[in-house]
Amino acid sequence: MPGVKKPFALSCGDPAGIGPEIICKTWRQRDSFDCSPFFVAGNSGDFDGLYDVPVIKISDPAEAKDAFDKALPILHIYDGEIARPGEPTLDGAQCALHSLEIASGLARSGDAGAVITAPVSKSQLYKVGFRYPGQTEFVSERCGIARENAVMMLGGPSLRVIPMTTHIPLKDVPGQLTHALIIARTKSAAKAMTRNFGIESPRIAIAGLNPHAGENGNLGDEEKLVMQPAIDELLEQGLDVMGPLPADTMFHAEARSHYDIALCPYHDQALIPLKTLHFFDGVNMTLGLPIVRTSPDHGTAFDIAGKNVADPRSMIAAIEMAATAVAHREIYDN
Ligand SMILES: NC(=O)C1=CN([C@@H]2O[C@H](COP(=O)(O)OP(=O)(O)OC[C@H]3O[C@@H](n4cnc5c(N)ncnc54)[C@H](O)[C@@H]3O)[C@@H](O)[C@H]2O)C=CC1
Ligand SMILES: NCC(=O)COP(=O)(O)O
Repeated sequence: MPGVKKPFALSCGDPAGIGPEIICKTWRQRDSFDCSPFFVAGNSGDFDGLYDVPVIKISDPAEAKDAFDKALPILHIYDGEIARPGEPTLDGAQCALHSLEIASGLARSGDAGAVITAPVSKSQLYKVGFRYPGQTEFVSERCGIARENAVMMLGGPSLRVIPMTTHIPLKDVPGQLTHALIIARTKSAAKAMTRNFGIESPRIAIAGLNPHAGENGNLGDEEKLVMQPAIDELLEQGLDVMGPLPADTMFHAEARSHYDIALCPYHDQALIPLKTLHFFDGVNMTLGLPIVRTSPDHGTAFDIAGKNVADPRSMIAAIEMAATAVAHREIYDN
């Protein structure tokens, strides 16, 4: 129904990880930030009595809003064993996968305003038949978007990055860094900056692949042969793009003030600066989807699960970023 804001659906992530803990802590802190009401799709047993947070079982997402002030609403979608923190099991991985399916489905159907995915263990998911590099590709396929058009963006208050290639071996990166990929990722980034964040003319920086962006072809020639022609084409199309820039000198504070988002040829080039700056408040957002999907930028942290030391700020930031995107899309998409 237009004008009625829907609650956000949170998947529980691997229940033996810190997902349940950061979700409970986020609910407890709901009055300390502009918190959109949310519910969790999961096994209510994984949340019952956790950190003294009251839970309430709901049978429909529409019940979440009224319940949210009083208790953490749980859409109980999995009857399995109760997870033991730090001890991942196949049953827990099934629960995580089922939760991801239901929560993203509710965002697709419009019953939830966005999906926020708690961390999963990719290796655990692979053991129960998950055949995607990550949640990004799973959600995009469920949305009918080809995985090559789903774009992983990570962002925090002082930096946004896109790894142009994601979960692939480093040796495969040069082969996959094509003219078409650079054009597609940059255009997705430009559109997403406007659609999700209201930045009308986004400034985009592109990192080179090789040390010193190839040092004029002496340290690798992908910049000259592949990257520069793509960047020239993007400039001709009117995009505000700069690069290929040496990756080692483009992430200090003054350099970051010249762009709104940085695109990098491979995963760690983008995620190392992002997680250095924003490990505890960074967000992973999938661009190019009809729904809003965000996630904390950290993983399952099995090593600290159950010890009451997990920091919920990244989950809180994921909910805030989803709300920002929902609000901007109401303007941009209508
Ligand atoms: N969004 C997602 O679903 C993501 C999932 N992963 C998955 O997580 C699993 C573990 O990956 P790791 O590389 O060990 O990364 P990790 O982020 O789980 O842990 C790295 C270190 O940071 C600490 N840490 C992480 N989040 C924290 C928090 N909120 N508060 C306090 N300390 C925190 C952990 O205790 C650990 O020492 C892998 O299976 C990986 O696939 C990794 C990144 C994102
Ligand atoms: N390194 C980021 C990450 O692993 C998150 O991937 P995804 O599961 O959100 O696709």
